[in-house]
Amino acid sequence: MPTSRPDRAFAVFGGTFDPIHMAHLACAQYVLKHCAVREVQLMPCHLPAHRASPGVSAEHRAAMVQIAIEHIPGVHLQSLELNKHSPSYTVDSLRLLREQYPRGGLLFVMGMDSLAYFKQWHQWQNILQLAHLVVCQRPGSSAEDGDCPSLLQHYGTNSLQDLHLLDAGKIMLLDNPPQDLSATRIRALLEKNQQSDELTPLIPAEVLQYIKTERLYSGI
Ligand SMILES: Nc1ncnc2c1ncn2[C@@H]1O[C@H](COP(=O)(O)OP(=O)(O)OP(=O)(O)O)[C@@H](O)[C@H]1O
Ligand SMILES: O=C(O)c1ccc[n+]([C@@H]2O[C@H](COP(=O)([O-])O)[C@@H](O)[C@H]2O)c1
Repeated sequence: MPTSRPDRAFAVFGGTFDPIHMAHLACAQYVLKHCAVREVQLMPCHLPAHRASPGVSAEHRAAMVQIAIEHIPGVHLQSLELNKHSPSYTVDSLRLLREQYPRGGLLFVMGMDSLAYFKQWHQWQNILQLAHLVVCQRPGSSAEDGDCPSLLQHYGTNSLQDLHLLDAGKIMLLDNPPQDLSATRIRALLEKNQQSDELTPLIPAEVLQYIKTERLYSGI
């Protein structure tokens, strides 16, 4: 690992987190373990730029993130999008983070399904001037999908050193064990009032308890 940079890289993992689930946590922990970052920040969006507003408020989604990561060292909540009442464009959030951390590698974490349509993101070229992308494997998505081949041709790297010696501009695919899990599936189970044992492997127990206490998704 290069030691010449005084500002150790950190990672930001943006998501709707409606709700946060085990695959999100596995990705965050994989990045923490394999990308030599000092921390991973989970950043729930307030108003997604690209999809309908979630039925569950940003405050509740952030509370679930906080509960889920409470006992995971090195993984923290990044709340900068929560109080914004305009769409949560990633480029704006990264600009704000860069004001706080002008130097050092900044890694934006996403799943392969997100990379596949990354060229539709607001000012996507500017995102790559502010951060690297680190991309988690996700069942059902591959590096052949959508925008992935051209992005990887121009920005791809297999070198972790690149992510630390450069501040931004590279895309690295990770080799995390894929987990076939989505928040959509969890919401469907919750809405059908499924028993907890079906949800147990999918979502932290404390998050499930919060959902029940706050009656967040209809059904339970
Ligand atoms: N199972 C998974 N494996 C890898 N990446 C994932 C997985 N689930 C979500 N992600 C990534 O996490 C980020 C945030 O995703 P999000 O909060 O929308 O979860 P989701 O499960 O995809 O939700 P939904 O089903 O509501 O779309 C995205 O970059 C997405 O690609
Ligand atoms: O900035 C954009 O144009 C943009 C478009 C699509 C997604 N994003 C961000 O990507 C992250 C994952 O989004 P999602 O829908 O998979 O939860 C989340 O932080 C979103 O704000 C951002």
